[in-house]
This record gives sequence, C-alpha cells and structure tokens, in this order.
Amino acid sequence: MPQHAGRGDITITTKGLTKTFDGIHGIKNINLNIRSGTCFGFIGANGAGKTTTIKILVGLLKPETGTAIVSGYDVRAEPEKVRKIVGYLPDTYGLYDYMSGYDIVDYTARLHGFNTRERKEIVEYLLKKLDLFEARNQKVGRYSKGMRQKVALARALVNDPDVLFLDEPTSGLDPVAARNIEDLIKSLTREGKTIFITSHVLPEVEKVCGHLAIIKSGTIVAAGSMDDMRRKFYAPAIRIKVSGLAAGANKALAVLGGLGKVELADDYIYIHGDRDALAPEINRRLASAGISIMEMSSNIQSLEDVYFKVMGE
Ligand SMILES: Nc1ncnc2c1ncn2[C@@H]1O[C@H](COP(=O)(O)OP(=O)(O)OP(=O)(O)O)[C@@H](O)[C@H]1O
Repeated sequence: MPQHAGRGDITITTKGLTKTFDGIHGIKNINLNIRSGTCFGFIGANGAGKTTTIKILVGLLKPETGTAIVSGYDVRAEPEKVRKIVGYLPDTYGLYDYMSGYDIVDYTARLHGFNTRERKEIVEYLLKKLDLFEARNQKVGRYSKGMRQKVALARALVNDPDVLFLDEPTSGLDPVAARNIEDLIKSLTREGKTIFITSHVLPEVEKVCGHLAIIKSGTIVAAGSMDDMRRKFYAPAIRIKVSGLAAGANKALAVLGGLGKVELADDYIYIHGDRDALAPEINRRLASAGISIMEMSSNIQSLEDVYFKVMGE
C-alpha cells in the first residue's frame, strides 16, 4: 500500500519515459522528480509532448519504455489506482451543456463512488470554493468560459487529490478569469497539493510555479527551480540611467570601461555582473567624473527570456 507523501518527499518520479506514435517520438527519455506540495511547470512549444506526458502520468496512456510512479503507484502496473487518486484537468474537456454545474460535479463524485450525503457535502464545498454556488443550477451551456473551466477544475478536485494535473488551465480565458484560476492554483499549492501544470502563458507559470522543465521535441532540455534556471541561462546585469541621455551615457561608458561587459541600449547602460559587488565602484567612478545616476537596478530575467534562450539553443 503506497504511503501518502509528506511535504517535500518526491511524489512524481519518472525514469526514461518514452512513447512513440507510428514510430515517431511523442516523448523520449523523460526523467522527472517532483516534490510533494510544489507547483511544477511543464512548458514547451505546441506538439512538444506535454499532454502525452500528463496522459501517461494520470494512467490514460501507456508508455513504451520507462517507469513513472505517482503517489507511490506505478502508472503502468496500476493505472486505475492512479486515476482514482489524482485530479486531472484535460486541455479539452467535454462538459454537457444541458447539465447544470451542480449535476456535472455531482456526477463525477458519483463515479468516484461517494454516497448521497458525501456527494452533497463535497459538491457544495467545491462549488462554494470556486465561486460557482450561486450559478449551480444554471445549465453549463449558459456559463462563461471561465465558469466552465472552474466546473472542470471542480471535477478534478472531487476526490480531494494530493496530486493535480492541469493541462493549460487558463487557455482562452480573459485576464480576470485567468487571474482567478492562478489564485486558486496558488491556494491549492499552499494547502499542500502537488500541482503539475502545462501552460503557454509563461508569466503565469512564473507566478505560480517554483520549479519547471522545458520540453522540446519530446525531450527535456532544461529543468530546475525558477531561480536555478535564471542563474544558469542568464548572467545578472545592472541597468543604469545617467543624466544627459545619450551624451552623458557615452561619457559614462568610457568611465565604466573595464568593469566587465558594458553596453549601451536605449539610453540605458548595462553592465554584466553582480550589482552588490560592482555598485560601489560604479558609484565612485561616475561621481568622480561628475555624472549623476538617475536610476540603477538589477535587471531580473523573466521566464520568457530563459525560454527563448533555451529554445534558441
Ligand atoms: N494519439 C496520437 N496519435 C498520433 N500522434 C500523437 C498522438 N498524441 C500525440 N501525438 C504526437 O505526439 C507529439 C506530442 O504531442 P502532445 O499533444 O503531447 O504535445 P503538447 O506539447 O501537449 O502540444 P500542445 O501545446 O499543442 O498541446 C506531437 O507530435 C503529436 O502530434
């Protein structure tokens, strides 16, 4: 009998996971270790293999080779057990338009084997949590896309899963609806759930995930914590604006020469290096040249920057 993973234990692990479709690799040699209670982002271009990986991890698709263990269950040997304990929000979901939000979630709870009393408790709890309770008796055909996505999320949460797989949870949503879902993902992570999320919206992954992997043509090309990825793929840079725009900046460039790689772009000076280490010398040199600093900041690289860099390579 698998143990419930404690926070920080490895909850999802894969070794050499490979799946081909008609002789063409969907995914190839995927190795992952995901800790319990974390939100893990899985990003990559269309057709990179994200959905294929999720389908294997939720026991809906068999890998050809390799192993995957989710919450202690081997997805190949015990797929039905895996399906019972995980939550899964597919990238395309079928909701019957003629059913109410309540009935859809209730139906899923019935499939999980809950009795009438349990179902009432679970369904009402989830509809309230996801702010759908007022609209619970309306037909889903009348729901907005954001509300439909929340119904799909409620279905994924019916069995109170420790591990939740969300395939593009905010795809096609307006900014407010997307923010709602992001907030929910953050609060579910705080509750201790392990969340595996795929998304093309990189700022969103950056906001909700602490760790991630980038998959390219079926293979993981980079993985680690968000900070590790930034450190690995980008050298830190200091961004400085001095008085006197271009003329002042050109003079400052000459003064700062030799402090590492120094560049001018859009009237800003970029010095590649650590701000804490270089700031005293930058201040000293500019001050003795009579140049005043209007602005000095470390330019933090976004996940988008990292992504383009990795994909470019
Ligand atoms: N049932 C299938 N039959 C044949 N090929 C498939 C099947 N499912 C996936 N593939 C192929 O496997 C590769 C990976 O597809 P997958 O759907 O996993 O990508 P994805 O990263 O989720 O893409 P997207 O971001 O567009 O959802 C693609 O080349 C796809 O065409």
